[in-house]
Amino acid sequence: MKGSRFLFPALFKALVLPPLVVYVLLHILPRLAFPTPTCLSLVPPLLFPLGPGLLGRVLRISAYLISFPAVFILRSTISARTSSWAAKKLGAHIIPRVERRWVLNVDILQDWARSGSDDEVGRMMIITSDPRVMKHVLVDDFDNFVKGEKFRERAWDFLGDGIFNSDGERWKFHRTFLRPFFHPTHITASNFIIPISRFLAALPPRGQAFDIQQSVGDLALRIAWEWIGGEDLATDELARLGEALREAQKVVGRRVKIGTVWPLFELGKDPLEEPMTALRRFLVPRISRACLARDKRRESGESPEFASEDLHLLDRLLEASEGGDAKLVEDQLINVLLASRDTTNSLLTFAVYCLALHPDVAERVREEVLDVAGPEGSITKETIRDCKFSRCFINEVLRLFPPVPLNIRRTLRPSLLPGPDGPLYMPGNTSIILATILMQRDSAVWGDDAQVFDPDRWADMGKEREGFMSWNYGPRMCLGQPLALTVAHTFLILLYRHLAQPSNNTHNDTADPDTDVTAPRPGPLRVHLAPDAQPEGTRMPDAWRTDRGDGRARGGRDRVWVVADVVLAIKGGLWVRLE
Ligand code: HEM
Repeated sequence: MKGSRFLFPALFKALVLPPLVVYVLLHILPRLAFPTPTCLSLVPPLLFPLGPGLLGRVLRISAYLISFPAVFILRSTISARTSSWAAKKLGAHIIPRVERRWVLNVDILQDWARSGSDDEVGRMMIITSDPRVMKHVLVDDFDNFVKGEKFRERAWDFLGDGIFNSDGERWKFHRTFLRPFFHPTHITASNFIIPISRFLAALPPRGQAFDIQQSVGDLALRIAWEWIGGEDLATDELARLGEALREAQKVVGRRVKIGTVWPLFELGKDPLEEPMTALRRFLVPRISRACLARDKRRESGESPEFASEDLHLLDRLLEASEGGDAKLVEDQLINVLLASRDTTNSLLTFAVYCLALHPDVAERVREEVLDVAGPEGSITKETIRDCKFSRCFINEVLRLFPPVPLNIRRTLRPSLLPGPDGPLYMPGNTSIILATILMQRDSAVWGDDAQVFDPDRWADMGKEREGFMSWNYGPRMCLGQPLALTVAHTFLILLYRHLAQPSNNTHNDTADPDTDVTAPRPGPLRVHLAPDAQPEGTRMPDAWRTDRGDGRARGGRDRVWVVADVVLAIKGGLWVRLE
């Protein structure tokens, strides 16, 4: 049975252990302590409530029910005590604990019950937004902080043996293997001009509200496959591929949420079967065609170097894994598709949001890209390099809206984290959440204006600065950064070229006359938020508009409901109109 390696111990711990502990305490210990019936009769009945009759039964059931929170408290206390001893031995402090409303943090059980997970009960789970701790985890003690076996097992049927799903030597192999393919020499704006231009040409007419998050999601997938396979996908194929990826991701997300007992929820049917069949139906014929093309190249004596200008990631992977494993190539492709689609979607969505929210900044981006790149013509690496304000803009979008808002690692062995008053002891086999989004909005790290959108803060800063880890950090830093940045710059240039075209700014017969969107207006089109079109139930709650808010809308600065799932997104989509 899938997942049984973790399932059975977890079932034992969650369902059998708590009543067993209580049974031993109430039933066996008194017998050991008072071995003779005379002694036993001295034990007060409440300490030995297992006799026959209604009272005995009620007490037995109560003891069973109470056993779960009791063992939860016991485990928490034991783990806190053990950590505290180990920390003392090493001259370290213990990590400060969350103080909840109820004694012994029992109210955490409520959250646990809601999450449906068994993983966190009575276990230490650490969260940090301190850049020094993040650096320790991602760089200084890198080998000790892994994604972990449990994640690997839950994602195995989807991500297989890909880079996202591996640790240690296996990860090193993937990283070394893939890195050359992501080198900036293989990435130029020309790879992306056609899909982005088509996307812009298909935008709804002036004045009509539309959800750009949804359509940019399709664009991100189209771009990813264009780069991977060199093919412009037909719309229905794109939709099928997108749906399969979304569904597979949902299943893995659900498994992670449920925790170790996830196999019990999949006894009847494997929910990954359908999406994975669709994914393979898409990938396998393309891999076979690329294999045939490779063999033909070989027969004609064409060396891979000679043809390399025309090769895409898929061809390059096949060249490099010659005679190798087709399943491995398939896994790598799925991992790269997943790595690129949602993150690019998130970056482009929040870039458009920030342009709409800050017209003054948008004006500066518009002026720069049209000045540097001109109203038409090719976009070179130099063009992108010279769009300096746009780069500051993209960095600021990534700072406040990191596409991967949280990351998670697990220790193999205990580790000493840097703390304000000396090292902090972190036990082995413990998870730590790296809250990138909190760190990048923290005034202790970024100053009093940390919540303010200000691209100029990047003008005299290096690209790399402490407290900015949207691309991750250290050996496991994002491989797709050059690609994503090239896509983002190309998108901004083509967007403003598109909006500047007089033909996009003329009278539009199909627009709704009631909304007064048909009258031509002077000047270029601009992107505006369209809160009136936001679906009911997805508008940002009014309470968040004040500067006190609840901290989720950057002190009342945001106008959309930002949700941090696996990837940062906008609840209900980003509704905008061009006017
Ligand atoms: C705005 C866009 C992007 C952002 C913010 C981003 C961010 C990240 C982050 C935070 C990680 C670390 C994940 C982890 O530790 O679990 C990562 C890893 C990775 N990213 Fe990206 N990413 C972006 C786009 C892309 C694109 C377009 C590609 C590929 C075409 C890509 C390929 C990868 C790969 C292969 C890894 C795994 C690296 C490893 O484990 O060694 N990323 N990315």
